[in-house]
Amino acid sequence: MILKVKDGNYFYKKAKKGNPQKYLYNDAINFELHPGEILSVLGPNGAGKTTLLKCMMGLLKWEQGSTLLDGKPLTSLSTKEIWTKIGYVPQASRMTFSYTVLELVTMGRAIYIQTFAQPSEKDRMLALEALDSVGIKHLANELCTAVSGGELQLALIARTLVAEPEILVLDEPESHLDMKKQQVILQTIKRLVKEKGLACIINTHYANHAFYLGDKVLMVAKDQPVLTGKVSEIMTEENVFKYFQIEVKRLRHETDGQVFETMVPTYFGSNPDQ
Ligand SMILES: Nc1ncnc2c1ncn2[C@@H]1O[C@H](COP(=O)(O)OP(=O)(O)OP(=O)(O)O)[C@@H](O)[C@H]1O
Repeated sequence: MILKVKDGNYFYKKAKKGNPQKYLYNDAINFELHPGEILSVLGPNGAGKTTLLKCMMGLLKWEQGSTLLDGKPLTSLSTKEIWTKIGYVPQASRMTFSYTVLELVTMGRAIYIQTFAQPSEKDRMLALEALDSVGIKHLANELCTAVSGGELQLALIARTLVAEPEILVLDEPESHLDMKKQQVILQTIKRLVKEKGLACIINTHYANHAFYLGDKVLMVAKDQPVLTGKVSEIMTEENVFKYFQIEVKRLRHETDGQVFETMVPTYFGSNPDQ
């Protein structure tokens, strides 16, 4: 499935009358995502990353431009058609409903379950498999209100995977996670994208994660052009300075045939033992 955003732009209607409407993005959003590709969206707080995902999936209506799935405008598809193709993991929020983790994940199968029917044994097994793939099968019978924010985030990712989407959309999935769980999430995303040929778009605040996930980056910031392209081309010291007002060093390290690229803010350039 090919996901394409063509000339997309949006503005929130301000409550105050007489305010001129200003588009959120300095210029229109354009990108194309193929099976097996990952696009990381980077930008400072408030740059419009979540809004971009919402417009792209039709949760908000583009003021200009459109989203196309395999060449068909999203607006011509039914809600069911859209949500069998797209799996969305929104930013983490605390649950107030007392479902177990397994029940929450099984709900991800809802699009395949007839109205008023109960989930089948197959649905339950798929939910357990998805929990296993994100490393929290042991929490299946815990209440969502009783697990940590990071564990809940993993459960929400499992819930999306269980619906077998072709396009995976994740809004800051690593926020609230400890370093090990961040690794689990990133490795899981990368593995699923490559094994199942998913297309994936992910909002992140971590430059290093964009390097790890690879493929493409879209960078947005207020009053700056929208940048899209290969990670290696977009993730430059100059661009990060322009878009985040922070000086960084891009470092490359090679060991045992593996290449590591990362960005370190120069303000970290001190020796902690001195
Ligand atoms: N419902 C809304 N009504 C009016 N303005 C909004 C609304 N939601 C977001 N905005 C504004 O639109 C801009 C973009 O918000 P958005 O949440 O897309 O940014 P973001 O890049 O995802 O931020 P963050 O990194 O902090 O999650 C912000 O200035 C925000 O205040």
